[in-house]
Amino acid sequence: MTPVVEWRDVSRTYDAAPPVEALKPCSLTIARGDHVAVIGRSGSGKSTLLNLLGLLDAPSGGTYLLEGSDVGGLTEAARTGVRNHLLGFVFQAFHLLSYRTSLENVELALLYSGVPPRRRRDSAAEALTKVGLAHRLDAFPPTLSGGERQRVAIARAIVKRPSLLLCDEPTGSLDSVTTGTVLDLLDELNGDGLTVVVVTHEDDVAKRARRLVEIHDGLLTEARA
Ligand SMILES: Nc1ncnc2c1ncn2[C@@H]1O[C@H](COP(=O)(O)OP(=O)(O)OP(=O)(O)O)[C@@H](O)[C@H]1O
Repeated sequence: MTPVVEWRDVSRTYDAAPPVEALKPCSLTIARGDHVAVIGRSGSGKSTLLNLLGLLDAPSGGTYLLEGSDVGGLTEAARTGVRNHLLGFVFQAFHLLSYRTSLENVELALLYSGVPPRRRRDSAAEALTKVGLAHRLDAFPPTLSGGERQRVAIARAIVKRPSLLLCDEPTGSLDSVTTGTVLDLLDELNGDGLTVVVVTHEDDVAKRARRLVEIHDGLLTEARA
């Protein structure tokens, strides 16, 4: 089966004086259904890696195949199109619109995908039900708990059924109990077949993943396969 992600000697050097080799040439394969945690100290290259995986940035060298297609050399506009179609993102800070309901926040993710309004609404309600928020469809984010807000953000990320869910410190703003419930949800989604990559500096989060990848001074190593 074609891997979701296949990197061959992908690298990223920032054009500074002197240049910063933030990611040394690395090869990485992420299979469908994988659950990968990426750990590393501050400044080790985690954001660089996530930005490349998420098509928010382009590699300086190497080959990036996403679902078997070469996406390394795409223009920024083309990258945005692929990103919107194939990737879902979950961030530490939720990034929800506070003057829109949960349902509207999730629906917005489908706005430019050509899905008719009625189906947008149904799909958003289905995604919110999946994350356990069927009873909070009409709630505004400021009236939700931190864990509930992150669930809305996860629903927004999965509503388009992405190939890959990229999570950047997804529990960084949550207490330990809520962290557990959000990690349970990510486990459940992964159990349903969703491919998940989580960047974290928290051991509890890293422990949940089946694969552990460590980055140290821009060098990627498989810590646990
Ligand atoms: N735009 C840039 N220009 C020059 N250097 C950069 C740029 N972005 C990041 N760097 C450098 O690249 C290296 C990796 O940075 P990166 O942000 O990927 O690390 P990180 O592991 O995500 O750190 P943190 O955990 O603190 O967010 C660091 O040395 C950083 O200073």
